[in-house]
Amino acid sequence: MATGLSTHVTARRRPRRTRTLPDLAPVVFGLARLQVSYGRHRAVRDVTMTVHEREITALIGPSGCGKSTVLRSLNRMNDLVPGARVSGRVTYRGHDLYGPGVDPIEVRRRIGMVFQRPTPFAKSIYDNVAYGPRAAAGRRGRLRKAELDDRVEEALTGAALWDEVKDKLKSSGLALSGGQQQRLCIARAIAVRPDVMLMDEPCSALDPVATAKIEDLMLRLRHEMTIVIVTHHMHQAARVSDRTAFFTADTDSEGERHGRLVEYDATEKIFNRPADRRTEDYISGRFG
Ligand SMILES: Nc1ncnc2c1ncn2[C@@H]1O[C@H](COP(=O)(O)OP(=O)(O)OP(=O)(O)O)[C@@H](O)[C@H]1O
Repeated sequence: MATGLSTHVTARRRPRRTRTLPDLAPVVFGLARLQVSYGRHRAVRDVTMTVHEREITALIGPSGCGKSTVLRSLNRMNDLVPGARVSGRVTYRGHDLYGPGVDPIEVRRRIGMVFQRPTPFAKSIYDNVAYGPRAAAGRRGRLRKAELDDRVEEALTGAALWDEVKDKLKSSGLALSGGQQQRLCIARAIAVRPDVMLMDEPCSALDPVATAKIEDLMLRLRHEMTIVIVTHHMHQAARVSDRTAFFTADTDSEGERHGRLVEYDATEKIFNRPADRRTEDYISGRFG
């Protein structure tokens, strides 16, 4: 049942590597009947899925179906949204992420996040990247200058930005191009050596060249960390992800829209042999 678009998707410029998906790969996140409400509005409900180690998992679906909401529930960013309430169960490496005694700051150190718009601090390139390691070291004692220099270089290299900025580390992060700023934000996130990187439409403000660089970067980073990405671009999900979760929003009898997970599987299957008609309609461009 491959559609015209899905054939196009898989045949695009960088052929997807075929990769067997070891279901035995350790589970990083386990979501069981996750529901997130904002005030009285149930934004997304009944989400049950697992995210596996060193894979890229893409969350796709039409606007408002709750992709970003689900993503934010993975590092407790929803705690910062007034009125947001999370129920059901989210485990991180077997631990209840919302259990008593779990420190949300520590959660966000292990589970980093990159947002839609690059958000560098109004500081030098060096200080942007050194920010996290300095803050972490502050709690344990000072980091030596040479150690910090190494961490900054390692993170900028990891974010494929070192060669472009190594001679101007004292310049403002805000003086970089949009694509460079996004890679700076990725460098800032990886400087604290997170276990997981959450990416909320990281390329939506970037041109195709900058987008391709970020996609290449994701493919490299996933050898070291687990990545979950929200993307509006199906082609991007098809190019980079190992597994894809397709969400949609149903309207109830009172006219309220609630997001739900329709289908979750290997990306290759979602794009070529989806099990649900709604997934097929979406990826073939018939709605959304
Ligand atoms: N901070 C918030 N306060 C109240 N409602 C919110 C908030 N954030 C999201 N919502 C609502 O929750 C629902 C899901 O939003 P969410 O942003 O998670 O969807 P999405 O699939 O990521 O959408 P998009 O693709 O447009 O970014 C929507 O109805 C939205 O209006």
